[in-house]
Amino acid sequence: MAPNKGRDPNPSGLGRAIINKKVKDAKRMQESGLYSVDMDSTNRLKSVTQEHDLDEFLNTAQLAGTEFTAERRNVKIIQQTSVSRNPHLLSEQEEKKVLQKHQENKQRLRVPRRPPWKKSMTVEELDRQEKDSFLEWRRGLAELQDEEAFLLTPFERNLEVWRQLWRVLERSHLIVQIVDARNPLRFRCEDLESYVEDVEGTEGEAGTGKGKRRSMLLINKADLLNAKQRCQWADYFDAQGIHYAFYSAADAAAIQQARRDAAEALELKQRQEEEGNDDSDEDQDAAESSKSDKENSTDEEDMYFSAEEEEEEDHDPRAKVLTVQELEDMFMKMAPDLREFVDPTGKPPTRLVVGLVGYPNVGKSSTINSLLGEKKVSVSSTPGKTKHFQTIHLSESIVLCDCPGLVFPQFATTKADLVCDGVLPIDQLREYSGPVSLLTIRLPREILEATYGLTIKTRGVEEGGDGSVTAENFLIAYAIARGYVRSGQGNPDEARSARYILKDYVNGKLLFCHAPPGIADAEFNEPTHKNALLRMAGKKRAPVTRVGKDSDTFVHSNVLPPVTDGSLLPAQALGSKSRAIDKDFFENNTVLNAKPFIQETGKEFSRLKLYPHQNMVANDGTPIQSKQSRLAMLLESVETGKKHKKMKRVKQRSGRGYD
Ligand SMILES: Nc1nc2c(ncn2[C@@H]2O[C@H](COP(=O)(O)OP(=O)(O)OP(=O)(O)O)[C@@H](O)[C@H]2O)c(=O)[nH]1
Repeated sequence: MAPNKGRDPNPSGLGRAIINKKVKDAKRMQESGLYSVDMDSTNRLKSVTQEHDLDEFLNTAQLAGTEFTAERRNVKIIQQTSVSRNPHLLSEQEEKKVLQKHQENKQRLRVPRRPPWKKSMTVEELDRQEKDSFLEWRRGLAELQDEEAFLLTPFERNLEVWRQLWRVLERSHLIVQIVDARNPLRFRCEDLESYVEDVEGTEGEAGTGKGKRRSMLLINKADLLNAKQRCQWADYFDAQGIHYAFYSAADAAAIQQARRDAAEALELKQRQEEEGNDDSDEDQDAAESSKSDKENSTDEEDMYFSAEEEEEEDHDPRAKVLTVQELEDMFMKMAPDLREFVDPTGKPPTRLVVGLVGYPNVGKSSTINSLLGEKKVSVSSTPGKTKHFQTIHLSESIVLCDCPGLVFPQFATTKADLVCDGVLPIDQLREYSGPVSLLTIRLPREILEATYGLTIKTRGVEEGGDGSVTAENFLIAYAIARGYVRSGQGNPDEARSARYILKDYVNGKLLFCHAPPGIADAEFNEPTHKNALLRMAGKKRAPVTRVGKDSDTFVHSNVLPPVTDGSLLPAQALGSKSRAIDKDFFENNTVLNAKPFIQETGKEFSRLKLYPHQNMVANDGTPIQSKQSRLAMLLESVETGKKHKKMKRVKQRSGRGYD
C-alpha cells in the first residue's frame, strides 16, 4: 500500500490536545447528564429566577434525563377574578388566609443543601450528586407550587448560583444576612439560619467548624426608618431571639464623602496659604469654592450628627444606626471562637471571615463599599448584579465574602408585592397595574400628589368609583403631566409612567415601610408620611385643567388631549358636575327636544340640504359615501334649481381591443 504522503506522520501536539480536550469534555457532559445551564459555558452564573413554563419543563426533564410526550387540550382554569378590584391583588380576607397557610407550611421551604462529600470523590461524581440533590429540591418546590397552589418568590433556579452560596457559607465564620429595613421579614430567610448550623467547611479554609458558625441580621437602609420604628422592630427581633443591627450604607457613604471633601478643601486652603499666591484669580476662585464646599460638607456632617444625637437622646441604644466602626466592632462581637475552626495541622484561622448574603438589591455592595470607605464594588438599582462571590480584605482581622444576591424560596402573597419589594426587576415588567394599585393602597393620596406635584381627582360612589385613587387615575395624571404619550395614538403612556413610579418606590422616594407583626401598617407609617408632607408643603403643583382620556383626571394645561375619533366621551368617564350639566341639557332642555327648523323657509332642518359643502358628514356625524354626497348635492340642486358644476367624469374603458 502506498504511504499517505500528504499526512504528517507526527502532528504537532497542540491541535491534537485541543481536539482531545473537546472530545473529553463532550463525553464528560454526556456522562454527567445534560443540563441547559451547563451547555452554555459563558452563561453559567446567570441568575435564573423566572423561567417560562416550557423552559422550566425542559430544564427539569434534562436535569432528570427523562423523556416526555405532549398532551393536548389539557386546559385548566386556575383562578377566576372579579372585575371590581385589581385581579392581581388579594382582598384583606384572602390575604389573612394566605398568610395563615404560609405560617403552617413554612417548614417546607428549604434552602438547597450541598450533599455531603468526600475528598476522594471525582469531580464528575460530585457534580452528579449535586445535580441529583438539586433536582430533588426543585421537585419539592414544584409540588408546593403546582399541587398546592402556593405562590413562591421567584427563587433562584440556577444551581451555579447556589454553589456560590455553599462556598460562601463554608468559608465564613459569621454569616450576615442583609435585609431591607422597609420589609425585613420579606428578605429574611429563616431556613438559611438553620442551614448555617449544619454547614461543614472545606478543610484548610475555615476548618470544618460544623455547628460553630453564627448568623445575624443586618438591617440596611435603616435611614428609611425613624427611631420609633426601629425600636418597634428591635422589640420584635428581641422577642424572637434574633441577633440584629441597624445600618445605613447610604448614610455611612455620605458621611465619608463629606469628610473627604472637607479634608480636600482644608488641604487646598493650607497649600494656598503656604504659597501665598493670593493674586491669582483662578486660585482665589478655587479657594472660595473649596471654602464653601467645606462649609457645606461640614454643615451637612453637623446636621447629620446633630439629627442623630437628637434622636438618640431619648431613644433606645438597640435602635441605633451603627457607624462603620461600630459595625466592624459588632462583627467581632458576634464572631464565634476561631479556635473552633482549626485546619488539619491544628492551626486556627488568623482572620474572621464574614459572609454577606442577601436578596438582590438589599445593599450588599453598598455596605461593603461603605466599610471599605471607597468604591470597590459596583452598585446599581437593578437587582441581581453581583454574579460571583468576592473576597475582600477589610482589615488585619476581618475578611468579607460577598455572595451574589439570590432570591430564596419563600412564600409570597402576590407578584405585585415582589415588584414593590424590588425582588422582581421593574424594567422587565409587563403587568404593572397590580404593583401600582398596591402603591396607591399603601400611600396616602396626598403623598402621591405632593411628591409629583399632581392633583388626582377620583370618582365618587355616584360615578362608579369609591373615592380612592386607582392605579389608572394616578398613572394617567402622571403621564400627562410629564408629557409621556404612546406613539401613534397619543394616549398617555401608563406603562412608562408605572416604571418610573415603581422605581421611585423601590428606591425609597415614595416611602412605605412594613410594620412588625401585630402593628398596623397605616399606624406605623403615619409619622413618616406626615413628615414627608411637611417637607413638601411649599412644593408647586402642575397647572391643572380637565382634559385627557379620563376627564376625572386633572392634568397639565399645556398638554393636548389625546386624539379621539370625534365621538363624545363615554358617560361614565365624566365627572359628577359634567354629568349633571349633560343630563340637564339633553333631557330637560325643551328647546333642544324640539326639532330644529329653518326660520325663513319653515322647512325641517337637514344638514345635507342646508350645508351641501359639508356633505362628507351625515346628520349623525358619521362620514357618508361619496355617492351619497353626490346624491345629496343633486337633491339640493333639484330643490333650489341651482346649477352645479359638471361632475367629474369617471374614467371608463372603451372596451376596444377586447374582441
Ligand atoms: N436609602 C438607602 N438606599 C440604599 C442603602 N444601601 C443601598 N441602597 C440603594 O439600594 C440599591 C441597591 O444597592 P446595591 O449595593 O447595589 O445592592 P446589592 O445587594 O449589592 O445588589 P446586587 O449586586 O444585585 O446583589 C442602590 O440603589 C443603592 O443606592 C441605604 O443604606 N439606604
